[in-house]
Amino acid sequence: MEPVIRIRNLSKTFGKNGKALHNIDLNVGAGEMVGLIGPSGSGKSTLLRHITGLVRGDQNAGGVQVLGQPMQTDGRLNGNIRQTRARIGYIFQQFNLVNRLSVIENVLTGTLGRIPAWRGTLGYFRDDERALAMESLRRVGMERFAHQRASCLSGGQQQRVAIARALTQQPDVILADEPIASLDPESARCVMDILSDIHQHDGKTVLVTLHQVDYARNYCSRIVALRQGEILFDDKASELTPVLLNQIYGTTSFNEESLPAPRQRLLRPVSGLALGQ
Ligand SMILES: Nc1ncnc2c1ncn2[C@@H]1O[C@H](COP(=O)(O)OP(=O)(O)OP(=O)(O)O)[C@@H](O)[C@H]1O
Repeated sequence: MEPVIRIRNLSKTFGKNGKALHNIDLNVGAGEMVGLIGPSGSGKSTLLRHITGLVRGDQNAGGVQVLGQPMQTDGRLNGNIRQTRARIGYIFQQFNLVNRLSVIENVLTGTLGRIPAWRGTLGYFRDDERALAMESLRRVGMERFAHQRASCLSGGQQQRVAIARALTQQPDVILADEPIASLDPESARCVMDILSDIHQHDGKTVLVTLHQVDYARNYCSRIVALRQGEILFDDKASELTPVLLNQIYGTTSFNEESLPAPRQRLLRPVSGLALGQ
């Protein structure tokens, strides 16, 4: 079966900063949840941005396909990239909500890739679109905040709204770029539980970059590790040993004690979580 994300021989050079990605080959299959880890500056965000075509790779240096559609080839973006982008939900570390809008208005912006531009400009959304936005908020436990301003929410709550916005987009693929990096541990677990629920129950393909190795091992069955723009590890989470982690991060701090076996997660329905904190 055609992979959902197919990256071939992708390289990226940023001027004086040098090569950020070196000959990356990566396939992500339908319904996988893959954790992308690696030290700061190893190229995780750059790789994610290439997948949606926010950044172009080097000339004559490979390409990216998503859902069977070319996003970019040899440093040129495909002309029809917008349609495929509409099928990719993107979750940012800093949430990227519009503070002056209400929560529900932010979530409704998830429909913009599918509705005529004039409706988006006038803020004219149909009842079924509003119902979908409310359902997405319910899914992340945020429906009772629908009419509050986004600026009134905590970081964890804002990230849940950002996930609801991505759900309203009805994407096939979710890319999450360090979605828990600025959250406290309880909010981080909550956000990862929601992503995991979307993956497990909706069968969405999820590629998530993470700084915290323990979250990656607990939530992702497959882990891809980058170091200096190259893939150093691509295997089951259970194969990621302290020795390998020390190589990936260039440290000696990982050992058996610091790396407990991935916990057996009992997936609870998201509505059953203490989400309203
Ligand atoms: N727009 C840019 N212009 C110049 N250099 C860049 C740009 N974006 C990224 N880089 C460089 O590319 C390399 C990879 O950066 P990237 O942000 O992808 O790493 P990362 O693994 O996501 O890091 P972190 O975990 O700290 O977010 C770094 O050396 C960075 O300085």
